[in-house]
Amino acid sequence: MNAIEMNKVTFRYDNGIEALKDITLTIPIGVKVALLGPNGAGKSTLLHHLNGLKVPNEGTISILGNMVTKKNAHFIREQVGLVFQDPDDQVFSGTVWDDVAFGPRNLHMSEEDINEMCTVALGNVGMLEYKDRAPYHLSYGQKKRVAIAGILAMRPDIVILDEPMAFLDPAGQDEIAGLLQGLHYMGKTILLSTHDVNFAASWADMVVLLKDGKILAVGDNQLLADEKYIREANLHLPIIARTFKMVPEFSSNKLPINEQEAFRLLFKQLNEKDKYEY
Ligand SMILES: Nc1ncnc2c1ncn2[C@@H]1O[C@H](COP(=O)(O)OP(=O)(O)OP(=O)(O)O)[C@@H](O)[C@H]1O
Repeated sequence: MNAIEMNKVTFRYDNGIEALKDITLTIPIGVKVALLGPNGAGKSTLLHHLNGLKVPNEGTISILGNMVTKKNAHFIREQVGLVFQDPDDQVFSGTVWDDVAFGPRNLHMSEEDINEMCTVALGNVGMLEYKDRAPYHLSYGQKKRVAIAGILAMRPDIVILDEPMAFLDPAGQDEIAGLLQGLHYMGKTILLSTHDVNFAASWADMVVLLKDGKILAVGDNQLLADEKYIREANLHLPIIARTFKMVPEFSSNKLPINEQEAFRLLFKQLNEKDKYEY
């Protein structure tokens, strides 16, 4: 069984724009997936299909072995939590607490369970002390964290985030990255869209490149060092790959795409140099 299976999915908006064209994609359980592509590639449209918010015109989607249909939308939303790109589309209650409790209350959980889930979820995103505040008065980054807490409180197995780092300051981005790592250790499958190749290169196990509603390529994070695809997807190489490309000794090798890979490559190079000298 896989976390997500999309089979020949096509989706058209009412104005006739075909935003997804024949998408076939399999995402195994527990992986960290980054979806990248130019503006208008169809990333948000694709993510909105995964919790039944949008339904394909053609093709099928299954989540943890269950076909997504209008009838089982409730069940699918328990399995898949979707964090929208703009927290103002998601955070609307009078207090932070009520906002995070909204989902669990809809699932008719007991007050005791709701208390526990909201406390843990708000603690996870570092927002427990804001629980009585009005979301309206929070900063963008704080609202984003409340939106994530609202999803975590439902304890979904699959967490989908549409550009979770957008408009966050660097420290806020690091916090979200840490939170995502924590979710990964909890065994969740995570799929997010991003324009940040450096983050995707250091975080993702699996990279999906989308362009004009079609899948351009799927692979591990080393895909982000493939200049052909990078150019086609309007991206640029991760900064470490660009740096190593400038060094003649490394430029013809497989380029490292993150700090770990760079360290491994340098270490190997140093060892080989030692062998030669002694
Ligand atoms: N509500 C809508 N009605 C009609 N067309 C839409 C609608 N939302 C998106 N589109 C169109 O569908 C295509 C895919 O848009 P989508 O928002 O999914 O792209 P994206 O990859 O998420 O872009 P970005 O990186 O800018 O967020 C675009 O051509 C867009 O103009």
